[in-house]
Amino acid sequence: MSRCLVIINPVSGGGAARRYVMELEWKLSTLFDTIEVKFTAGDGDATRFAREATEAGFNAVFCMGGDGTVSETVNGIAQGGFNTNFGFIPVGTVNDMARALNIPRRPLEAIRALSHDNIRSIDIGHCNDRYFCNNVAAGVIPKVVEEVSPKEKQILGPLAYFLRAGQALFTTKDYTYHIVTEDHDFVCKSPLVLALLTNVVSSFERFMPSASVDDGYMRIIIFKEYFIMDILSVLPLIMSGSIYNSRYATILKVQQARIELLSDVENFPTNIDGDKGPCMPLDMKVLPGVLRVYAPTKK
Ligand SMILES: Nc1ncnc2c1ncn2[C@@H]1O[C@H](COP(=O)(O)OP(=O)(O)OP(=O)(O)O)[C@@H](O)[C@H]1O
Repeated sequence: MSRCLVIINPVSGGGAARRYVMELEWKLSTLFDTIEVKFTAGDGDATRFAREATEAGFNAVFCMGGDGTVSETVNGIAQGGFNTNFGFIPVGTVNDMARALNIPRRPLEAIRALSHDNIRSIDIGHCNDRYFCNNVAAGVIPKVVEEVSPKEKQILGPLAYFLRAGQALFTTKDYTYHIVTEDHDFVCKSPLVLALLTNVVSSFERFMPSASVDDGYMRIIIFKEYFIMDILSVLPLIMSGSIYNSRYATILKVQQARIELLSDVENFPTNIDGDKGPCMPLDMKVLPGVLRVYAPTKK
């Protein structure tokens, strides 16, 4: 008998998830014998629900929410040993994972597209004691993300992040890092270092066109000291997918990395899949193809 769990974040995307519960349940009833539905009440619930279901042998765990809910659910599945399939319906503000996996960003379309024929294996990252499916950031972006309120997201959508980023440009500074990978060992200064598993960051779908969710690598993107000053030149490069080829960033394609902060900063901001991240140093590695996801096969 096949079983699946559905985890709903009732506040994601300004409460959008509630509207699609019936449709999702109906669709899943055509794919599984039994369906259990759980609503999150706050931080950590999605992880706990997903871990318990994975350990209990559920065939699949689905979630409906934004990137935060997706990441929390993936952490639960990872803690349970990755022994279940994963699916999600994007109803958040940015929905980077849906963009990276070509999952429709209209919830009803994403629900209709769920099929046992559309499952693929993707890489997951491990950072200190957590897992990530898209990125870990240190520097400017974490500060910006932390400062965006749910109300701003609801009203402005992804624009809320851009407006905050604009403010951050005037307050940010460079930090000194020691970066060690399987192929590199160096010290550098940067306002922003990103570890990225997919091609998408903050809704920029062409950010890293050479990256894919299942290539077994992450990209470490070290923005150069002057990129903030030249932001008007940098933005078109980010939007057109050519930042990797520019003088504004150094890009390393690696399977593991240790990023240590040499600057003396208290409460240094890091971010993991859009949520508050771990303390420095960051010890990261790619776990290739460990998560089976309901998503259209590669284009
Ligand atoms: N019932 C709840 N009430 C309030 N907060 C909740 C509840 N359930 C989960 N959360 C919180 O919601 C956050 C995750 O939200 P999520 O990222 O999925 O949606 P979003 O913020 O609308 O989307 P995006 O990340 O794309 O901006 C987590 O921080 C979690 O603690």
